[in-house]
Amino acid sequence: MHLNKDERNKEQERVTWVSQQLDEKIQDTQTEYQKAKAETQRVQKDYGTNTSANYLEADDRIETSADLQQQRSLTNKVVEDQAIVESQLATYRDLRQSPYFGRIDIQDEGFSDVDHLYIGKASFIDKDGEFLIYDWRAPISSVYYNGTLGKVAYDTPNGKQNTDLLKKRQFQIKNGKIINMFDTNETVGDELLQSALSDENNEKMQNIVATIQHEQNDIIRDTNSNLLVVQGVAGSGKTSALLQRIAFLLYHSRDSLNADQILLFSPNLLFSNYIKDVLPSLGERNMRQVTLAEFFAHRLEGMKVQTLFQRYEDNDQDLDPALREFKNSQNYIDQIEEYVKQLTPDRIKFDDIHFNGEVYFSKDEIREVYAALPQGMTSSEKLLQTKNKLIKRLKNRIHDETKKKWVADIIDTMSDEQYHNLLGAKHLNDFEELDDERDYIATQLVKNRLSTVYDAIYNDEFLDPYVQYADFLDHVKLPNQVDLDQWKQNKNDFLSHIEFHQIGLDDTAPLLYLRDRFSGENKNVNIKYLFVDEIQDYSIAQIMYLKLIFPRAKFNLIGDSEQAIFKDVESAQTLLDKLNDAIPSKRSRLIQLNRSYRSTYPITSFAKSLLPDGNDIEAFNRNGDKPELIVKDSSEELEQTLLSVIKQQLQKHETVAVITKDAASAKRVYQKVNARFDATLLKDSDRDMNSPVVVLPVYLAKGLEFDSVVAWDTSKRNYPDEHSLGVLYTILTRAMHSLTLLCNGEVSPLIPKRAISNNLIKISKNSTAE
Ligand SMILES: Nc1ncnc2c1ncn2[C@@H]1O[C@H](COP(=O)(O)OP(=O)(O)OP(=O)(O)O)[C@@H](O)[C@H]1O
Repeated sequence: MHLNKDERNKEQERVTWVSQQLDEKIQDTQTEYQKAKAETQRVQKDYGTNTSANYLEADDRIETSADLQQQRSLTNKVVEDQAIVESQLATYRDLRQSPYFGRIDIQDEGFSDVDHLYIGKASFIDKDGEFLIYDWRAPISSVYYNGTLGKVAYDTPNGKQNTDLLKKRQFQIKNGKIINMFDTNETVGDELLQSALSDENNEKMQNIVATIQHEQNDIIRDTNSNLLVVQGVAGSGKTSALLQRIAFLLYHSRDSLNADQILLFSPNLLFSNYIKDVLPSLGERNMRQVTLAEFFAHRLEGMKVQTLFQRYEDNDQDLDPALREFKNSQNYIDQIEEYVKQLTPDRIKFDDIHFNGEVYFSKDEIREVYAALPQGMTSSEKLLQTKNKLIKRLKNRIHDETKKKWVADIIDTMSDEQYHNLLGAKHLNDFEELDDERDYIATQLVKNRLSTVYDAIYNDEFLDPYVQYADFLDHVKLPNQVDLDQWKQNKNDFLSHIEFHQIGLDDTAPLLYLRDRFSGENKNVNIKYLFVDEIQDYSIAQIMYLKLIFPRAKFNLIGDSEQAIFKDVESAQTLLDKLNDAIPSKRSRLIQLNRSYRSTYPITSFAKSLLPDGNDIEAFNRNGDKPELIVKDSSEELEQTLLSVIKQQLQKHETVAVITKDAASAKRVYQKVNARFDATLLKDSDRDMNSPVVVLPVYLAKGLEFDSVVAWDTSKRNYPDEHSLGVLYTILTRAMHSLTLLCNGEVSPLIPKRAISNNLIKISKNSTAE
């Protein structure tokens, strides 16, 4: 409902008044900031002069280090104070542009007053302690997002408070001026959403704080679940809700949670970059982000781990799908779990530890130490004890080692500098006899050299996880569907890849699971919330590994089962059931989002017609042109058409993305396009898209959106059957305002006849688009 002029004037007066209060606050904060900055500079300067203290004498050094510690913590504190004031200043400046977007009038049960509360990106309190603006994450603000008018409740420190929601008003305010305002009964009226969604693509994802929808709000404000699974159709705001949720959690648990304790697995580097401004725009620090490829590479240092993209590109046709499915399944990891539990010392693949080219601790010695430990211990306890015992033995052997010839040889040929380095803080006159001095040097030398043995023990180098995993492969109980010969061949492939320090993706998580489950090591207990976006691209085995090594994290798994591009599409319920079995959690919850916001109504209507369950998808009502399918009979003609489509689209939109099925076609298309336009071919190492035209394979477009999308060659050849449904659907749903499908020859059967008969798509047979 649009409001009368009087009402609008009153609201504008309030905005102006709040803006004045903000101006004052900004001035005060600026002064405070200058002071904080001066203080930091003063301390840093002092710190600089104080620490140039005398380093020559050992005693001084100890004193200096205590001083240093004190200075350092003082510096940290002033730097932190300065950063806090700086971020407050940024918040007030931000609010000054647009102080709030919502108002609620509520009357609490048992009270006669009606409160008018205004809701914005952050709280703002005046000098008398009155809330002029409530942070969108404050408990009371939930009423704005959740409730329709009438009786509702919100959380307070004393429990639930019932209230009567009398009015809900929305604003668009720019530079202190109300542009638009209206009252509504809905969560956030369509009008505001329309306006937010009609904008052309911003290079970076925007926050959606002013227009969060009811069901998105459930995701954002969930504080109860240990396993939260979000299944949402393409463009339903899953990633947006995920980021808003992180901002919410940081606010809600600000005393016990910081951004470093939240980790997000993102699909690719372009995506990481695309979303990186959302949290800062909400006044929060970014969570940590990692891609699966980066994560595995880090966990298996020295190995070339096949990435999801490489596996997709290689698409080894010979590999039995049943075998792959098995290796990615819970059954497989459960068998590893059993294998580890039953691993007797004689079957553990120990390795010798070498020193100076000779065996220093033999595998038999290590095995003996391990085997002598009490039966009741877990493998990780035994491993720890074994390491402790080996380190003890190592220390005991230092003395013997000093008598060896190699030590004498080195000392004799040592330069003065090396000698003095080993002498360290000792003085020559600290020794009574010359021999004492030489013994000291020999001990230091041996200790230094033996650090390689120490490291080998510390880093479990006496265990060979690859050979152990190969042994496991020999003991697996194969499901009926998997062929034994294929399995043996697959094991040989694994071993020959290892020779070249390569490992396939299907073996990576299971191998890591075996290694880390056995050792109990490499866990990260610091992470409290783990988010995985595009969960449909992960295997159950990978999720089980994540659960093993992030034991304290609450899992938030977000995705769209229809956008599975690396395997066949599976239903949301199947995925949830699998997850519940694989990582049972006390409080698990599934939230589904069915409304799609990204694309225009015609685009979503067409895209959903490809899916068997497409009717569940609700298209947001935003106007636009019908998608167009242009069919040509040769690749030359198709390339020509592509150029004219791009030209046409650039007149209407700032960005055009040509999305292909794989990297090879992206490269070919790019060569044609680049001759005429300022274009970029995107690769998986890219973080930015710097040109108006981009050409990219589907997996790099994951999670992203573009004003205009051209789907390259949607022919039967490229998309022959339902195995490529996820790929084609993902491509089509990247489009915000315009979608063109180009096809050479027979059209993919995935584009259903009914889309054509129901007129969901415009077909141009042999015309060019120009
Ligand atoms: N409540 C909202 N208010 C305004 N814009 C929204 C809202 N929800 C989603 N959007 C917009 O819709 C688009 C799609 O959102 P987002 O990328 O979060 O969806 P998604 O479900 O993660 O998509 P996909 O799985 O297809 O990658 C974005 O432009 C986002 O800003």
